[in-house]
Amino acid sequence: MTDLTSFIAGLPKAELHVHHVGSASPRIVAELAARHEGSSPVPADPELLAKYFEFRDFAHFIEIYLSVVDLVRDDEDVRLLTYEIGRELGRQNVRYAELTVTPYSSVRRGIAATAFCEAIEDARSSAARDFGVDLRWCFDIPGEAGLPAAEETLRISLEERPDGLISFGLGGPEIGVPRPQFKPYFDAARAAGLHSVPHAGETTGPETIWDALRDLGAERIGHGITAAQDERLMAHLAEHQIPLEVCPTSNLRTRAVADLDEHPIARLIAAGVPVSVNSDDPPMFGTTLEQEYATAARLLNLDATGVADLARAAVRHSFRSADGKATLLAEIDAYTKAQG
Ligand SMILES: O=c1[nH]cnc2c1ncn2[C@@H]1O[C@H](CO)[C@@H](O)[C@H]1O
Repeated sequence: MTDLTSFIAGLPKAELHVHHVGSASPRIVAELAARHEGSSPVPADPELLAKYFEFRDFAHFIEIYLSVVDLVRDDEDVRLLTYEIGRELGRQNVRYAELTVTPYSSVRRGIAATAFCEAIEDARSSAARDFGVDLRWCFDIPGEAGLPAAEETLRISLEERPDGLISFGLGGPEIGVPRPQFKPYFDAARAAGLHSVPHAGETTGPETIWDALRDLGAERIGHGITAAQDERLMAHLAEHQIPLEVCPTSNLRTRAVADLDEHPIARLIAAGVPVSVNSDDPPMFGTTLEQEYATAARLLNLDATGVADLARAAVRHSFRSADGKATLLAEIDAYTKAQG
């Protein structure tokens, strides 16, 4: 391993943009596929699965993503998936993660909302105990399912209100899914004390980010990389310190950017836009959070000090308590000091 690679591996980290089903490792996908033998197009073989996770475009990615969602059939599957995500995050020295979970997609497939929330909460307690990972939830609306999904996601958020729930989001395709229609649901979620973190500016232009800010009260933006096309928007994000959750390899693999060397992350940071680095759907994109840090280091020409600052930024942009942030920032300081 290179020095920087081993530095990144040991660095205490926080992850703010990583999806629940999108984090199902090939081993977990194989286990879920085996549980529901023969009734899914998702291959159990790791090599076939790697091929299956090659996407023609974003719409194709969503289609494949939903075929993996179909493998999560009961609360035992939910518990297994969530606990194993905790194991993988712990392996990478992720101490805190805000996991984007889409209860609507599982409830629609027959898992009762209460059982779903009990399963993720069980896994959250076990992951904290066994792996030292503090998991929190963002419940997101799968945008392609429209207002019925918004209604149900808000209902589950407010009525079930699992202890780990801290934010409310909007995922899925942006094309054909205008943000303003979801304003009433974000208003209600924010009024109930949930943070607003919709996706925007991943596969559509800066206007979607403006909509998310104006209509959804976005406190952070999922992806938001097309802000780089709008100087006024970048100045606004910088002035109001509204962070973008950037996921470089995701953007490459869903064809949101043609080439990593054209990724706008450097332009965004140069304009003063707060940025955290995240993995989004790591096994689907053949990456890990550690690899995303290494990619960001290459694109931003960072040394270990710069990489540690990426981790500090993620902690600062998180919705963790002030004490929780201070603890993790102190851990990062102690680690970087010990590395010399
Ligand atoms: O990069 C992404 N952009 C948008 N949605 C995503 C992404 N990764 C995973 N999802 C998930 O895709 C589902 C669509 O129904 C949603 O659950 C959303 O969370």
